[in-house]
Amino acid sequence: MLIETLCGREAAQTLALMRAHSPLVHCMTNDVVQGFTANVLLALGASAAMVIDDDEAAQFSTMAGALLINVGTLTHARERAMRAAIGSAVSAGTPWVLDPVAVGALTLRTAFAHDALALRPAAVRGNASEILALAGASSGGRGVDSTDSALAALPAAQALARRYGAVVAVTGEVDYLTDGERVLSVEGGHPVMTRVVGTGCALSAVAAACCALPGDRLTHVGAACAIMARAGEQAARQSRGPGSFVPAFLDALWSLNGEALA
Ligand SMILES: Nc1ncnc2c1ncn2[C@@H]1O[C@H](COP(=O)(O)OP(=O)(O)O)[C@@H](O)[C@H]1O
Ligand SMILES: Cc1ncsc1CCOP(=O)(O)O
Ligand SMILES: [Mg+2]
Repeated sequence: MLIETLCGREAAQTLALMRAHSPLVHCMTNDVVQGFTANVLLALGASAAMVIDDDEAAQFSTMAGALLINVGTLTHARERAMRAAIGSAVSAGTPWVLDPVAVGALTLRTAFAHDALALRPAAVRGNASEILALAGASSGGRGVDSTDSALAALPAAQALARRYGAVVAVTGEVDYLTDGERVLSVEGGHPVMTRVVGTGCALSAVAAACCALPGDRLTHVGAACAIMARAGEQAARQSRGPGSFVPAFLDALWSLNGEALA
């Protein structure tokens, strides 16, 4: 299997498009990461709005550039609102992205994520255990954390991508992305990113923003991974641990340039 490395110049082009287009992302995400997710999108030049009522969510997903569905703190009521939002996003042609947080052993989110796949997300982004569970190849990780390597989940990502026509990103020490045919890898980042809550969720929001941009979706979602990885490295150098990492990370996203990505 040929695994291509995402070219830094392409990631820089995606970042420039992000700042030029400033996509508005309708985030239906979990309670833990709302503020961090909005701040990550804002630091990159995109915008976020967290609209969660059933009726408003169905309205808003037609107006936004992209919709993020993250099942991290799913409830029956939220599931109804998410179904409504995805339904109108699909009718309006708004791309939507699925983050299958902790899918596997838990029944409500696992059944919902499987149903939602049939509604053809533009992209799916999860850690290795989540992607394996979504593909029916394992029963999930340890809560929201992965117990598998991203490379081990690549065949599952490819199967999902082919079956549902989505770009699938499986993240970890190395991130792998596939549209079912091509495979890209993105290296970098820093282990402290697993010690701060919400880096994966925020990456899924950035992937959603990227799906709103014109151009090749696989490259754009790969660029989302590269942008987060480069900012993570920079922030890790400038911070002393998880507490100081978060502000340093937002600053690094804000000041990230094409040179750093290349
Ligand atoms: N060991 C690691 N080294 C470097 N970067 C990592 C590592 N593990 C995860 N990352 C990065 O952290 C971010 C979140 O990924 P991940 O931890 O897989 O998602 P989640 O938070 O959903 O479990 C991604 O940008 C990923 O590349
Ligand atoms: C801790 C936690 N619990 C439910 S959702 C959530 C956040 C998970 O964030 P991430 O997947 O980015 O680590
Ligand atoms: Mg996650």
